[in-house]
Amino acid sequence: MGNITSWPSPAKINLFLHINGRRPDGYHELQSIFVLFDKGDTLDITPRDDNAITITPDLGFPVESNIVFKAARILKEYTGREFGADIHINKNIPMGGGLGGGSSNAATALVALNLIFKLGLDEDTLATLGRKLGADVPVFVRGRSAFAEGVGEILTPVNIEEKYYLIATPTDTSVSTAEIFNHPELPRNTPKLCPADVCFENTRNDCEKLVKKYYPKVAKTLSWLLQYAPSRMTGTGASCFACFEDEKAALAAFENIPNDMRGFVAKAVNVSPLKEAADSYSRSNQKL
Ligand SMILES: C[C@@](CO)(OP(=O)(O)O)[C@H](O)COP(=O)(O)OP(=O)(O)OC[C@H]1O[C@@H](n2ccc(N)nc2=O)[C@H](O)[C@@H]1O
Ligand SMILES: Nc1ncnc2c1ncn2[C@@H]1O[C@H](COP(=O)(O)OP(=O)(O)O)[C@@H](O)[C@H]1O
Repeated sequence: MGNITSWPSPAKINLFLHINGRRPDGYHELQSIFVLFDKGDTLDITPRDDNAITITPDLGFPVESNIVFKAARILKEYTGREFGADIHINKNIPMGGGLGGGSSNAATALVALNLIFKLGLDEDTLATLGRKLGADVPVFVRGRSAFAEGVGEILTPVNIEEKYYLIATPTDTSVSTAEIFNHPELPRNTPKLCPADVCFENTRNDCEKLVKKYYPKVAKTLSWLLQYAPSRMTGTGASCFACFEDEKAALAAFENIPNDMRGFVAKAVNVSPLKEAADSYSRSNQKL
């Protein structure tokens, strides 16, 4: 048994989400700003003496469907290397909430296993492997808040304001990304914006109106947040966020969160805690 290490797996929001069109493969062309946070889940990784990958806790679906398991498998297939690890996911990010929890867990597994087992893959390779697991995985692999285009994989780091966000998710509400993207009422023709022209006021989330219509709890969550600060839905929902200049105001609003919502306050960061942890791990191993 090797040493256990704990790796951050932060949440994200989409500051805005514009859908510009649909590609022949069914995926949507979009523009977005991914804002990464200072907190989210963590993955505890303990190397094993054999080649098995175990995942705990039970998240309600088979281990083989866990995107972390898929990340370990894709690394083994690509490198032809064998390794084993017990991976424990400390899950805080609501699942199916538009906060990228699964994608972030997958990115953390790719980055951490690559370092722990000295697989020698560079960031571009890890991002390409991540893209095969999900559209949102590359931004977490790269670990920088970014302007996104294409299907979300063309990423340009942007300097975001490191403000505080209150994220609220209606309980017992999970919105399927595939359901929203395949919905006939989804608007798909927002003109492309020049990145320099993007600000919160001249953008929106193109999925918001549709999700509010079919998920009234999302509409209620957004109305509650809007009492306190500029607010919007993230991704394809169900979570919504409100943006505050200071942490105190965000925490004060959080105190009043209704019983049918759960939430947390997080700081937006330009460089993710995963990237900080990976850089620090690499530096300390170079010294050995
Ligand atoms: C649109 C976003 C914005 O962040 O939504 P959220 O999942 O965060 O809510 C993401 O890019 C989602 O990324 P992710 O959740 O990784 O999506 P995937 O697993 O790759 O795709 C799920 C399904 O969504 C649709 N899909 C996804 C991304 C995209 N650009 N166009 C699509 O049409 C496809 O039908 C696909 O089968
Ligand atoms: N490690 C994981 N964490 C969260 N969800 C996972 C994980 N592995 C697979 N999934 C599946 O991915 C779905 C989307 O999860 P998530 O990434 O949290 O939401 P979203 O894409 O809305 O941000 C979940 O409902 C679950 O079925």
